Amino acid sequence: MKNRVGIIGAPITIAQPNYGVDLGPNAIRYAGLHKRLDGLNVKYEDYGNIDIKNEGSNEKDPKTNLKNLKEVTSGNQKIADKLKKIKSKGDFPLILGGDHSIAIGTIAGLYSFYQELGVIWFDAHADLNSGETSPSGNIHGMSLAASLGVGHQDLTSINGDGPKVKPENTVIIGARSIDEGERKFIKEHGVQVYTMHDIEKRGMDAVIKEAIDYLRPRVNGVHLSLDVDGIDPLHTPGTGTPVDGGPSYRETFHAMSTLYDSEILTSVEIVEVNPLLDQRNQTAEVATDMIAAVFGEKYI
Ligand SMILES: NC(=[NH2+])NCCC[C@H](N)C(=O)O
Ligand SMILES: [Mn+2]
Ligand SMILES: [Mn+2]
Repeated sequence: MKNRVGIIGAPITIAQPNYGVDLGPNAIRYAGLHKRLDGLNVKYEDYGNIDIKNEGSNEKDPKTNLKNLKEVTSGNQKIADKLKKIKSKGDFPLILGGDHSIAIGTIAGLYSFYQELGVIWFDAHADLNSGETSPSGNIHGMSLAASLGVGHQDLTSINGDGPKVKPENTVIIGARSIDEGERKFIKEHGVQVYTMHDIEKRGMDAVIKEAIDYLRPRVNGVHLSLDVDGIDPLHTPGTGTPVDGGPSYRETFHAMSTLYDSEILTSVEIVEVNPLLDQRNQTAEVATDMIAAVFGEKYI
């Protein structure tokens, strides 16, 4: 990566039901993020954490079936604005979450710079729900749909109305917990999904290379949205919605390392680290290892 990396903490926690995801950015810093980047000779500026008001409740609005819509919208508006600011300086954005709703803000901000943005969504979930389909009302399960222009207008109109990314420029990797409405969404919109079945059958190496080759000719930038629950919870127990049967640490590290080699990425975010659910900061340490891999750390 030739550009300076601009690090931003985006501590939204109220788009999911567990306290503590707002502590994720600092847990990743304490796990040694800066030292690792120093070791790779990556230049960076850490802009600290965005001031997010995490005042909300665990109640669904009966009209919309959404929890904390207003607060999640205003938090994401701030994230989009910050993204635009640091992109204007020429920085390569590295966003530390926060729950996965923050992708609405980051992708909306990136839209000002990439009208043909590619997205790699590494996740146990598809995050393709909306108020109509969500079993939980938690907006962190709706962020990819909102970025694709589907969902409540407050969420789809951050930094301009409508879709910020196209379904054909979107690849999900690691999915193994997909709701009924999300299945329909995938079929109807044609999002490229590599489930655990594909990874088991073909191997992570083939899957990540195919994803890179698929996106490269279509897009003018690629955003990696890495949900730590995408990784098997054996390695990342500190997260609110863990799902067994995910890619191992070493498969994930390999995928990140291959993404580095491809030079395809133009921004990275890592989300859903919850130190209050963790064991001795293990999840933040694994998250930091994966960030190091995506910025070029090698075994030798
Ligand atoms: N970003 C996440 N961890 N999302 C989990 C979503 C879980 C479930 N599909 C829901 O919509 O409620
Ligand atoms: Mn997610
Ligand atoms: Mn997830």
